[in-house]
Amino acid sequence: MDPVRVGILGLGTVGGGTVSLLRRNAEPLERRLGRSLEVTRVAVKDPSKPRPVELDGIDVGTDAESICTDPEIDIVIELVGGVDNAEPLVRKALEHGKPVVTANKALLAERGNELFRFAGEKGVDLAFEAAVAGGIPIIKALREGLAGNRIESVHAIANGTANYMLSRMRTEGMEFEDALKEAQDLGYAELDPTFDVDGIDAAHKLALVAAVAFGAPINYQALHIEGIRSITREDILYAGELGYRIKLLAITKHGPDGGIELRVHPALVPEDTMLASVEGVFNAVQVVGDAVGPTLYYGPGAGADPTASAVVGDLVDVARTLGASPEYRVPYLGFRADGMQEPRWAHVEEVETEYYLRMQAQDQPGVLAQVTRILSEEGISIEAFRQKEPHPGDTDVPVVLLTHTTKERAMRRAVAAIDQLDVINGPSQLLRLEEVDAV
Ligand SMILES: NC(=O)C1=CN([C@@H]2O[C@H](COP(=O)(O)OP(=O)(O)OC[C@H]3O[C@@H](n4cnc5c(N)ncnc54)[C@H](O)[C@@H]3O)[C@@H](O)[C@H]2O)C=CC1
Ligand SMILES: N[C@@H](CC=O)C(=O)O
Ligand code: NA
Repeated sequence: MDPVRVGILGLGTVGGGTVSLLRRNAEPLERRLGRSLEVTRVAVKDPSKPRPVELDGIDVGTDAESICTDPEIDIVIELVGGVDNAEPLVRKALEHGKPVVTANKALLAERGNELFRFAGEKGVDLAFEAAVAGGIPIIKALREGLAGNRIESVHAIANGTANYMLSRMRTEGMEFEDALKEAQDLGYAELDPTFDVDGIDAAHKLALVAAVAFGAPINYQALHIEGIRSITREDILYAGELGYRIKLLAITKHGPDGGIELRVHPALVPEDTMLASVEGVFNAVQVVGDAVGPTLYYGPGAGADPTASAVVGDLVDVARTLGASPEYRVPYLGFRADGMQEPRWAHVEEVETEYYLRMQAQDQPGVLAQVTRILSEEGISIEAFRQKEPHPGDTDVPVVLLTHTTKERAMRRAVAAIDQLDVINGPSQLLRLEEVDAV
């Protein structure tokens, strides 16, 4: 049979990894597919740039759009990144009846509803396994493997860069900026690393996961997002002393007031759970389904080879159904377009959980009494309390407490009042604790 002709847009970390992987595993890929997958064209920004990947036999140019319209190309892989940069290219390829494989979660989180609709109108595939949790086939698991379930909750470590940084800060005592630089050098970070550090990348991924888990339109605007910028080495240390690890979590689940929660934030996770032991660039996604119970998917969340693994997995799926009627393909988000339903997305103040609160308090009698009075006025009870050694030269002392389960609305009011006290040097650090089902 004729080879499947593939055009790749962008030859950075993931594009380079994809070309290499397709070459390296050409033989088993052909045995899986019954046809060879041949990269015939690649678009780059700078053709004079040396590339660590063999490109002989590939037409390398700078005109990405012409690949999207080329009748000699069967499938387009979009790996240029960005939203405004990538959208016209993806649209152009779909318009010309070419299925697209992409790793671009920013694009799909922001414009996915329109793009999937457009792809549906054109009757072509738009595949995105690499966009969520890198090499972990979590989209496939949710869309296909868990299709028999009502999904109850998803707790994910979905950003490799942030997890790598938190791991390095904990195990090496590394500074935030040094840990970020390492992650960037390893090719894990986004072009704009604030996306990784501020929780935006994890939020893009969670918007997609929630859509696939609940059969809902993608709703990035409904997300509550906090990043890891405020996490200090002391927070990591104190959390450890209390038996927890700090992880940047992406969470979607049914909330106590009936809405679906969608939130990304650092959280304390009990040290004896599997999620807590996920270190470095690894990601993990814990999914609870009503029939299956708790399940866990673990693997590398970023980097050239792992992400290429997901891109090529999609490529094989798409190549298998080239020319087939759309009725025979798995719907983009696992639910038919006419089966999607918008739920009520919960406000973060509806969250009920335990909290870690770190305050900087003046070292004088009566401080604890003032703090506990405010907490008790909000009906919040304390589970653990620790006064820490002051930093050399500091007049105030760090005070850390854990609460019992309470409503976020009450907790926020209490912290605002605590930070108004003369004896507290605010703002205090407030982090959520997340209990996750044992897997
Ligand atoms: N690096 C990683 O571990 C992962 C990245 N992703 C996603 O994969 C995509 C690509 O990421 P990376 O490879 O890391 O980025 P990168 O910055 O290493 O590569 C992107 C390449 O595209 C080129 N480019 C940009 N606009 C272009 C255009 N119009 N025509 C031709 N070339 C163009 C850039 O010059 C650059 O070489 C992004 O959407 C990213 O979010 C997804 C999962 C993991
Ligand atoms: N920058 C992202 C790359 C993969 O999606 C990450 O660090 O997870
Ligand atoms: Na994936």
